[in-house]
Amino acid sequence: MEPVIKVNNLVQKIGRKPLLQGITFEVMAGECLGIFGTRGAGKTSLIHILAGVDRFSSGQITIYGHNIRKTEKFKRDIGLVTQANSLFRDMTVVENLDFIAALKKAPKANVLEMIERFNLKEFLSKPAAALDIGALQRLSLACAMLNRPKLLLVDEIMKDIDLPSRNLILSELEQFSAGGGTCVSAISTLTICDYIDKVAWLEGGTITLYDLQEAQAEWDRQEKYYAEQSGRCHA
Ligand SMILES: Nc1ncnc2c1ncn2[C@@H]1O[C@H](COP(=O)(O)OP(=O)(O)OP(=O)(O)O)[C@@H](O)[C@H]1O
Repeated sequence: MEPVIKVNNLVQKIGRKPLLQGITFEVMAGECLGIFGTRGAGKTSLIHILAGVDRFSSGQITIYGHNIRKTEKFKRDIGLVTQANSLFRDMTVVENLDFIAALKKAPKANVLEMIERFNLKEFLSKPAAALDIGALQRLSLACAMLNRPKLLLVDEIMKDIDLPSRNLILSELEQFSAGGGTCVSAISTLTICDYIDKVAWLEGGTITLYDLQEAQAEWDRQEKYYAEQSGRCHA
């Protein structure tokens, strides 16, 4: 089976500074890849590159067999949730859903379905800017899913949200994968990520691939190491 995403020797420079230094990975259909890294590691940049929003310095990326430098066709199959919210903040919840559905040529029935699934009924006439972060992220994912994408690219969707929103989003992402959907999700913690199959640990511009348990074990190891180091410093 061909991978949905193939990234080969991807380099991204910000000015002269290398941010991604030749990274290579693949994501198969139905798989969810977590891109893990600390602040400024380059997670958002990688998501934006995969979505075809940002250009990249060198390397090859194919999505559904399309070289993303040469065509925009792959964008029809993508749902994108950006970190700064992929929404019109001065428009109401229902205006966002209706307008984004129109852009994506999604039928009205999908709008009604997303309102139900993401528990948005009570907020329909509220401007997106007035929503709390949990409702805002539910709306962001609802809008990303309006076109029934095959590939979801999501940036830090779980950060700072309330428990019910977190559970709802987790369950949606799990159902998406179970239905054969492919996902790439930028994450800055390895605690709330049951929906992730493997982790691309982004550090110093390169990635190491782990399964989720290995990544969590590596995190624990590093945490212990730094705790011991700081203990020694205080001694
Ligand atoms: N267009 C740009 N112009 C200048 N600097 C940029 C640009 N895009 C990214 N950067 C820089 O590249 C680095 C990586 O940013 P990026 O947002 O991709 O990291 P991140 O891992 O998502 O971090 P965070 O967890 O803070 O969101 C940061 O230092 C950022 O300031």
